[in-house]
Amino acid sequence: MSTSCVPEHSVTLSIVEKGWKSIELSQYQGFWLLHKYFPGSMACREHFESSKDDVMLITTPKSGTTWLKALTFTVLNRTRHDFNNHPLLTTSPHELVPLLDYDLYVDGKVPDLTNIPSPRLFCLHLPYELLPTSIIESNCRIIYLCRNPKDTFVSLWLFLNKLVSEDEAPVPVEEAFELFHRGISPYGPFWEHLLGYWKASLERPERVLFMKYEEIKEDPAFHLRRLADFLGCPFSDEEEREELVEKIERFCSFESLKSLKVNKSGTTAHGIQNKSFFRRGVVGDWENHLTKEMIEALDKLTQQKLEGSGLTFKDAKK
Ligand SMILES: Nc1ncnc2c1ncn2[C@@H]1O[C@H](COP(=O)(O)OS(=O)(=O)O)[C@@H](OP(=O)(O)O)[C@H]1O
Repeated sequence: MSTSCVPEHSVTLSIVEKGWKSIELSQYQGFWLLHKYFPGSMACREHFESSKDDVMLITTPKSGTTWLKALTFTVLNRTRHDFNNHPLLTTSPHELVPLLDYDLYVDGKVPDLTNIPSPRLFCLHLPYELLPTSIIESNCRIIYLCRNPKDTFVSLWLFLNKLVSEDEAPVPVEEAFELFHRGISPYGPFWEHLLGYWKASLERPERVLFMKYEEIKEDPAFHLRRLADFLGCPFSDEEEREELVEKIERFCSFESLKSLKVNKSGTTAHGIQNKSFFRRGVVGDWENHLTKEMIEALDKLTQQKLEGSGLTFKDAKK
């Protein structure tokens, strides 16, 4: 590994002495990467050969990755699979759309990805600045999904607490919040992650689609059509007559995916319970978890960070 690939330093995201199952993060070029998957992230950066037809789903963790995987897989493969015999009925979205660095470049080993039929569908959490250069050079499609910072934080905090074993105390919200606010979160700083893709989407809108969880929630059918158009496979008049868009919306809804046996049981290749990817799936749950001070601090920071960018969030419950 060249010296430029050595993480600057690492912290343990969590308060180990209080029993939080530790999530080690390494700071690399200003971003906090998961230490455990750092070799995979670096190998992927160095060796991944992107093709123009690739579709990369990129998200900040806990912004709806599971949902985006299900929606995009279903849209892209809609002529191949009907709803009675669909891979999502028996396979987790995380298995269907692998994370390039976690799942494929495991421990830094370089996999052979040349036999995967085109368009290849992969997922990543890496910030734009740390993408493999071949992803930029190939000009492949990037679909970026983010979520308002307050719900993202709450979802992340509760998810990481779930990884704590029964006899360990969960990390208090104040302690996790302080780290998130300082930018120390998986693939954070959160705001810089957003801005990298936001700018890319403004510069290359035909190749970088920027989506927000809240907006998909508000009008899933509109965003499914937007997704299909972006992917170069718009819904035909016949598909519209058959109400395929609404069928995909229902098929990939939170309630529908959560109720499937595969998502109620079993674990990912990394030992994470499939059910932990389905908690509440709503906008505005932050109201139930954050104090007034936290809300004010996060809103203020978000305003400062995103000022002048044109990027905003509708983050309250209707
Ligand atoms: N189908 C569907 N529709 C709407 N919302 C959904 C769906 N599937 C998962 N979720 C909610 O997304 C949150 C998990 O985020 P991610 O999937 O990005 O997690 S991960 O980064 O892959 O670990 C998590 O949000 P919270 O409920 O707020 O914690 C999930 O409940």
